[in-house]
Order: sequence, then structure tokens, then C-alpha cells
Amino acid sequence: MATSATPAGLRAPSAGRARSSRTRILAISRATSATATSQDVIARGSARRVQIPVVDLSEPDAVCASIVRTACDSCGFFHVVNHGVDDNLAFDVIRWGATFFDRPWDDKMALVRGDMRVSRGYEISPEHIEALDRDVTREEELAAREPSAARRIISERFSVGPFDVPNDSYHTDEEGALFFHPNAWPEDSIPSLRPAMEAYYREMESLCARLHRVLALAMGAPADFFEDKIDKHCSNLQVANYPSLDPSRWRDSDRIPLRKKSHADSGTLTVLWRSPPTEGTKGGLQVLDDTAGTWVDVPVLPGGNERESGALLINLGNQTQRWTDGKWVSTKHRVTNPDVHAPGYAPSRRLSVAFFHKANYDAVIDHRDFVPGRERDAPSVSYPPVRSGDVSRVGALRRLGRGVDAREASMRYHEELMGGRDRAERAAGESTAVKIDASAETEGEPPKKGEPPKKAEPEADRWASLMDPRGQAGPISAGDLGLDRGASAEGAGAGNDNPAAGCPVCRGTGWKPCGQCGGTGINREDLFGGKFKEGDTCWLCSGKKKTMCGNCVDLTDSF
Ligand SMILES: O=C(O)CCC(=O)C(=O)O
Ligand SMILES: [Fe+2]
Repeated sequence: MATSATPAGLRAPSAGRARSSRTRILAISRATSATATSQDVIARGSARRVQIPVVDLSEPDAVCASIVRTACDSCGFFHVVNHGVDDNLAFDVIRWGATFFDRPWDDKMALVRGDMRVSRGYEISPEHIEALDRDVTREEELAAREPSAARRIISERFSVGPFDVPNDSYHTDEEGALFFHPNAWPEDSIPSLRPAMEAYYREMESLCARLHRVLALAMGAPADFFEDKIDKHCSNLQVANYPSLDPSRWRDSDRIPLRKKSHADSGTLTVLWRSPPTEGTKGGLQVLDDTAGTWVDVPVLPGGNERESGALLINLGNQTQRWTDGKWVSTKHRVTNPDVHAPGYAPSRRLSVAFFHKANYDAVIDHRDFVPGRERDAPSVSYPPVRSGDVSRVGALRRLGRGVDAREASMRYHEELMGGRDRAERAAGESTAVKIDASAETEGEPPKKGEPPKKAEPEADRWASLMDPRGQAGPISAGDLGLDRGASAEGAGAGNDNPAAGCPVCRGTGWKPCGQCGGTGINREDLFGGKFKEGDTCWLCSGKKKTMCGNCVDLTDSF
């Protein structure tokens, strides 16, 4: 069944709203225009000067590289403008992605992949599952103006990987088949999603080829350093939906699980497109300044020309951190919620499109190849050479997940990826509370040109029409959400990603008793056909008797 051009459950915004939104966006774009060239954007509220510069890709590689070096020597985030990615491509991904997210739960679940080693299809992060309202009927969903919000989904995503994959052993053998697994598409219900995402994926491939040349130059390596290491990349494209948060359903803003908890991305770099914030909406992407202990807002900036709806945000991932032996870092970031009880708050969904670029799964990451001055026979190697695939989510899950179910594999993966053991042990002994810079994301330039719908719709409206909910469902209490843990101190901190902040599950330690062995450290029975034996050290917690808290410590994945 083909769907209409406008995502179900969304209304066109009123002209008045669109006008005021547009005026505001233009005002901010004027305010930021001086920074929309290759200059630093200085984060507010930070004790350290976190530099997230804007790189103008119409400049030669060498010019870009010098600015990229500044960014990478800082937190590894930078904006790019004049990136050449047509606004209409991003818009189509968002439009058809939103249409998919607005389908009833069962339709989306049909595309869920149970095996987390395969980054394909529909997914909700584990820590958000608890907030779901499972009793919503299909009829209610179909009638809802924003079905995911009615379901109390905090965030959801749809992911695809490479397509048109060659039928050779590299792509189809046991390992290749995981990285190049076929995509799952809602072919019947939303046929336009596939061409939209495939077209955007192709654009990202070209952009990333350029960005890797610039990265290499920024490190002082030859411009083509990455060429034979990314020519069979296994990157993922993700469209994410953060549904509106209805104030009537949440008694206390602080209890709403974060839209995306603190995490680092696992590839070489990520290219992120974000919908511009709607009027009155705070919250959004923040980057951790770990020397100052602050979270820093990352504004949505204008694009460099009329074909660009906005700057794209680039951040380094774990593969690049390893390639530089930690000289450049894969910095943690998160997506915060708007304060739903702030005066003037207008419920609004947030959408983003992330391209997680990952090198060829068999590319060997060895910093002695990449960082000038590193000798091949140097005695100490802080990051030993590793195959790129083993650094990515798929590879790590493959390694850690042998014989265990997908969720447990994911848990093990995150423990390793986030250095969770150390962090949680520390958190048990000392306060690591971070201060939060509560200032809002600033707005970016709206798209200049619209394609469909072809009717005369003000330019700013087509974005707004994807993000504004058409109304609110009836009042639901926090208790209904399964998140009302009472007004006690233990109740505070649900959804907080800092284990020292009073999480009701781990009580601030970052750990909870191992669910597999019941906190004994010993397998209670034979498991997985006798692979793990009763009485042996617990296969999950390795005898530690505890596993990481999934409530407040980030167990979401970062690809
Ligand atoms: O949605 C966003 O703005 C960021 C999402 C993100 O960081 C991720 O999915 O890794
Ligand atoms: Fe991320």
C-alpha cells in the first residue's frame, strides 16, 4: 500500500506558527553568519575552550585540513558547509523515515532484527523499552496523531547498511555476511524510503571519501592514506526519531529517560544531519567536555549555500581514535530532552540522520602507519594493531556474543566499549556528577527549496510539518509510564546517564546484581546446550556477581 506524501499523524503547521518560526530562524542565522565560515564556535558554559569549527569544503583540501586538525586536537567534532549534499536528499530521508516511524507498532516490529550483530532494520534502545505503553491498540495507533508518542517511545531508529553488494567471498563469507547483511525495507508500505536512503547513502560515501583525505592531511599522512582501507567500507545509515514528549504524561521532566544517553561512535567518523529545533524547544545534542566535566550544546548551524538545509556535523569515532593511538579522541555525546514544563514549551519531535562510516572490516588499524614519527619497530605500542571490523559494533558483538543471546551480547559489548567497568567502579567510590549547560541548541537556516509536496508550502513549513505533533493524547500519569518510582531519593535520577546520581536500579554504583547467576557468580544450570556448565564461573559476569546497570549507564549502541 503506497502512503501519502505527508507522514501519517502529522499536520501542516499553522501559517502564524510558521511565520514566527521563520522570523526567528532568520534572526539567528544572521547572528551566526559571522561564524559560518572557517572560524571557531566557542561553546558556552565550558571551563575549557571546546572548539567545534566550521569547515568550508569549497576550500582546497589543505585549507580544510588545517581547520580539521584544530577540531581533532580538541574534541573531534566539526561542522562542514558547502558539503554538496542536496537538501532534498536529506528531506526525503526524513520525510519517508517519519512516515515509517508513524506506522503502527506491529508494522515496525516486523522489521526488527533480533540479532544485534546485524545493524539493520528497526530498533529501540534497551533502556527505553521500560517506558513503552504496550497496551495501545492498533486502532488507537492509527487514530493517534503521532503514534510513537502515544506508545511512549523515547527514541527509535531505522538502519541500513551497504547495498548492491558484490557476490564474492569478501562480502559473503561468514564474517562478510555480517557486515554486508541484506537490508530490510518496508517495501510494501513505504516504497519511497529505500530510494531515499540509498541516494543519501551514496552521497555520504562521496562526502566521506573527501573527508578521509582531509583527515589524513590533517594528521600529516599522505592524502590517500585511507583509500585502500575504506574502498569496501561497511557503513551504516540511520534515521532516528525522537517523538514529542507530552507534558501531561510526564510529571517531572527529570524523570524522562534521555533521548540518547552518553556514548561514543565506533566507526572512523559520523556525519550527522539534525532537524532544526522548533520554537520553544530546548535540549538536543551535547558533547562531553571531560576536562571541565560539562556537557556542551552543539548548535545546528546554517548551510553554506541555498541548496543546503544546514551544516553537517562530523565527529570522530573509535576507529579513528585507535588509528591515532588516542591522539584524537572519539568524544562522548548525548541527546538531551526539552524541558517539557518550561513556559512556552511546544511539543515537537526531533529527527536526525546519521551516517556511521566504518573502514573495510579487514583494514588493520595501526597508528604506526598513520601518525608521522611512529616507528614500525617501536617497542611500545599503546593501541596494538587491530582489524577495523573488531572495533565496530558488528565485529565486537561477533567476538563477544558467541553463544549468547543478542541482548547479553550487547551488554558485554557496551561494557567493553565504554570502559564501563572502570567507570562504574570509580563511580561507586566518588562523585562524578557533571554540570549541565542548560542552554538550548540554536537554530539553523531552514531549507531554501522544497521539492514534494509541490503545493505552495512556505519553505520553513515543510520541515516544521515533519516535526510538529498535531495534538496531544489524553493525560497519562508518570505511574502509567512505569517510571513513577515515588518521590524518594531513590526515585530521582531515572534516565540520568551518570551512575553517581541516584539511579533507582543501581543506587549510584553503576552496577546491578548479575541477572544470569542471581549475584552468585556461578552458573545456576547448564546453558546453551551445555556450552556453559552449572557450577562454573558465571558466563555473563565472569564471577563478578554483577553486571552494568542498564538503567543509568549507557547500554545503547553507537554502531
Ligand atoms: O540524533 C542525534 O543527534 C545524535 C545521535 C547519535 O549520536 C547516534 O545515534 O550515535
Ligand atoms: Fe552518536
